[in-house]
Amino acid sequence: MARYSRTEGTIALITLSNPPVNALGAAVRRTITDIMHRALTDGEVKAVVLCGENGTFCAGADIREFGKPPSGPALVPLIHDMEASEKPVVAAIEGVALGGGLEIALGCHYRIAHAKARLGFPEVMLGLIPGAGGSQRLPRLIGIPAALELITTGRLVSAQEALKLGIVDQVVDGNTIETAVKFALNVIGVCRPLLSRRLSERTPAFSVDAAAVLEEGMARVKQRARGAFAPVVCVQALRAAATLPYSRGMETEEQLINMLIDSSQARALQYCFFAQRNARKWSLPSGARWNNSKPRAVHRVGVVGLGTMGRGITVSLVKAGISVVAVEMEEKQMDLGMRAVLGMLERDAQRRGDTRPPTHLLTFTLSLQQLGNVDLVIEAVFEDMALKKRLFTELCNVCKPSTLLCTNTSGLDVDALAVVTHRRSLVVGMHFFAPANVMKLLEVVCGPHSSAEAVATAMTLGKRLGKVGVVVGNCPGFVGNRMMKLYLDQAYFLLEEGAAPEQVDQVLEEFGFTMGIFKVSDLSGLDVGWRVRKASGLIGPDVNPKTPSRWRQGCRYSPLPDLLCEQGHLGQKSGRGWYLYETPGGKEPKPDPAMHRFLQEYRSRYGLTPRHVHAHEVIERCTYAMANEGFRILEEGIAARAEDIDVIYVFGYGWPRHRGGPMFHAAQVGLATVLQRLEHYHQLHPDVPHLQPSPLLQRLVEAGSPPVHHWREHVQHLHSHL
Ligand SMILES: CCCCCC/C=C/CC(=O)SCCNC(=O)CCNC(=O)[C@H](O)C(C)(C)COP(=O)(O)OP(=O)(O)OC[C@H]1O[C@@H](n2cnc3c(N)ncnc32)[C@H](O)[C@@H]1OP(=O)(O)O
Repeated sequence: MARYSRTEGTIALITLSNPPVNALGAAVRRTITDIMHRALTDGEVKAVVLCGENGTFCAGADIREFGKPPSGPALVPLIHDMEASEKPVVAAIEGVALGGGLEIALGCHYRIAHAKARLGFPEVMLGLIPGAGGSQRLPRLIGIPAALELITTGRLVSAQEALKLGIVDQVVDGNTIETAVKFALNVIGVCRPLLSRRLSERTPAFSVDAAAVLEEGMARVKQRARGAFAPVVCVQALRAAATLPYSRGMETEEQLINMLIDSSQARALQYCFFAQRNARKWSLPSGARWNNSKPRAVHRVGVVGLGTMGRGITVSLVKAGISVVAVEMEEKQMDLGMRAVLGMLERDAQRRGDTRPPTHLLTFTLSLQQLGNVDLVIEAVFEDMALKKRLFTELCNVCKPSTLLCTNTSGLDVDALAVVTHRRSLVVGMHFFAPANVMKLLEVVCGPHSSAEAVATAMTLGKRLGKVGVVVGNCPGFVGNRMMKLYLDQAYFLLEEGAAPEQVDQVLEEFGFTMGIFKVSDLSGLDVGWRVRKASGLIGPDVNPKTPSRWRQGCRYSPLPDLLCEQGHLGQKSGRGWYLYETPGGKEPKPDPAMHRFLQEYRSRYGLTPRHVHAHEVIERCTYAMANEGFRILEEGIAARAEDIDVIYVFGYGWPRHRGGPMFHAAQVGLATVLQRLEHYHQLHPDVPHLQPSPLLQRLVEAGSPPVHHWREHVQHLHSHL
C-alpha cells in the first residue's frame, strides 16, 4: 500500500505501492496518512521524499471505488498537513502523476520528475473535476490560462512541458529518487523559501485578462462539451480559484465535486474507461484468450487498394513505423493515392514540427507480386465480393504461406473470403473507420476458421496503430454497421413521417452525437450505402417489379436515399445530398429548400400525412432501435459483452462518451422503459420488425433489469460467434 523507510539518516522515504498504477484506494490513503504523520512528527526526520513503486508515481483515485459508499480517509487533510509542514516534502515523479496523484505532488514543496514522466488532471474524462485541491492549487502555480486548458481538456503533459509551465522544479534522466533525496538534503532548514512553496498561500493574480480568459474558456468549453457537464464545472472551479481566497475556493471545489460525483454522466464516463480496457481482453470458444495467445511479428504490411480507406490505413501504418507495400491496379489511381498519402504524411510531420515524414517506409506498386515478402496484407478494395474473392485467391498464390490475409470490408462475409484461400485460419477482418488515420476504432472480425494467432496479431497491430480494437463475430455489417442500418432506417422513416434532415440532426447533436446522421451520410457519400443495398438485393434488377417501392424483404423500406443517389445527390462530394453545399466537395452543410420540396412531393406521392415529430421521438426511435439490435447481437454471440458494443459506438460512430454507449444508455434509461417504448413504437409500426423488443431485452426486464455486466448470463443458448 505504502512503505516507510529512512535514508541518509534524516530523510523519510515514503513509497506508494499499489500495483499496477499505485491508485489511491482507501487502504492506500489510510497507510499513507499514517506514515506521513509518523514522518512529520518524528524528530529525527528532517525532510520527506514521496515516490511510487515500479516506476509509477500515482495514477490518482482508484476509479473502481467511485459509485461505492465512501470509506477510508479523505485526501484533502493529508495534502494540507504535508504542505503545512515545516519539513520539506519532495515528490519524486516517475511514470505518471495523474489526478489525485498530481494533487498530492502539488501539496509537496518541490517536484522532481523523470524525463519520461507524464502529468495531468484527466478527471474531466471521468466526469469529474480535480477534487482534492487541484483546481485551486494548479492555477496558483501556473496561472489561470494554462490551468484552464489542462483541467478542461484533461490533457497530459510531458515532464519537459511541465518544467516549462512551472509544474515541476527539475527534470532528470537518471535516478529520480536519488536526485530527489539529494535535493531534499539541500533544502533542509531553508525555511524562508519553504513558505513560498505552499501553493495554498499564493494568490493567483486576477487581472481583467483572466476574467476574459475564463469567459472565453466557458464559451469554448460549452461549444465543445456536447452536453457534458464536467468541462463546464471545471471552469466554475477555476473561476473560484481566481476570485476567492483559497479556503473559500476549496469549499466551492468540494460543492462542485459533490455535485458531479454521483451524476449519471460520471458513471457513464467511468464505465467507458473500463469498457475500453476490457475490450482488449478477448476470448474465443476454443479457450484461446488475449493473455494466452501469441501474436506474430509484423514488420512489413501490404495494403491493397488506395482509395480513401487504403490511404488512411497506409498513413496509420507508416506513422507507427511499419513498412508498407501499397498496391493499386491502375496507374491513375496509384498516382492519386500516392500523392494523397504523401500529402497526409507531410502535413502530419509539419504539425509535429518534424521536417521529414517517414516516406522511406513506403513502396508504391502496380504489381501484387511485390507482396511476396509481407507479413500481413490489408485488403481495402471496393465492397464487391466477387472482386475480393479474386483478390484473395491471387494473394494466396503471391504471398508467403505464413502471411495473414485481412480484409477491411465494412460488412461482407469474412468467412466467404476465407474459404477461397488455402489458409482459412490466417484470414480475419480488420475493419477500420474513415478517416482511418484518425478514427480510433478497429473491429477485428473473427470468422469460424480464424486462428487465435491471427486474432492476436490483428489486435496487437491495432494497438501499435493507436487503435481501440474490439473482437467481433462475422455477420452482415458486424456490430457497428449492423446497428447503424437500423439507426439509419429510423432516420429515413422519420423524414417520411414529417421531419426534416436538419431537424433530426439537431436533435441528435443536442443529445451529444459528434454529427447528426444525415451530415454523416453526406460526409461518407450516399453511394456507399447505395452499393451495399444493390449488393444485398434490396434494389436493382433482381427485385420483382411488382414489389411496392416502400416494401422490401417483408418489411417497411424507405427508398429516399436511393432516389437521391439516382439524381446524383451523393452528399458533400457532389455538392448536394441531404443538405446543400456551396460547391462539390464543400464542407458546410446548409438546409436545402429543394430537399424540403422533394420530401413534400414524396410524402404526397405515397399518401403520407406529415406530422410534427418531437425531439424525444427522434432520440427514442434511433437509440432504442440500435440498442434492441445490440441485444440481438449479444444473444447471437456476435459481441462478447455489452461493453464491447458501447466501445464500438463511442470510438467509431461519434456516440457521446458521457452517455456511455447505446447499451449503457438503455440501462440508464431503464430497461423496462426501453421495452415499453419499443412495444409502443412497434404497435404503431408493425411493418418494422426490428422495433419488436428482442427476447433478451424481455428476459432482462423479467429478471429485474440486472446491471450491464450481468446481461450475458441471461442469454438463453450461449453460443459464441467469436
Ligand atoms: C475519497 C476518494 C479519494 C479521492 C482522491 C482524490 C480524487 C482524485 C480524482 C482522481 O484522481 S480521478 C482518477 C484520475 N486518474 C486517471 O484518470 C488515470 C486513469 N488511468 C490512465 O490514464 C492509464 O491507466 C495510465 C495510468 C496512464 C496507464 O496507462 P496504460 O496504458 O499503461 O495502462 P492501462 O491499461 O490504462 O491501465 C493498467 C491497469 O490499471 C488500471 N487503472 C489505471 N488507472 C487506474 C485508476 N486510477 N484506478 C483504478 N484502476 C486503474 C486499468 O484499468 C488497467 O487495469 P486492467 O485490469 O489491467 O485492465
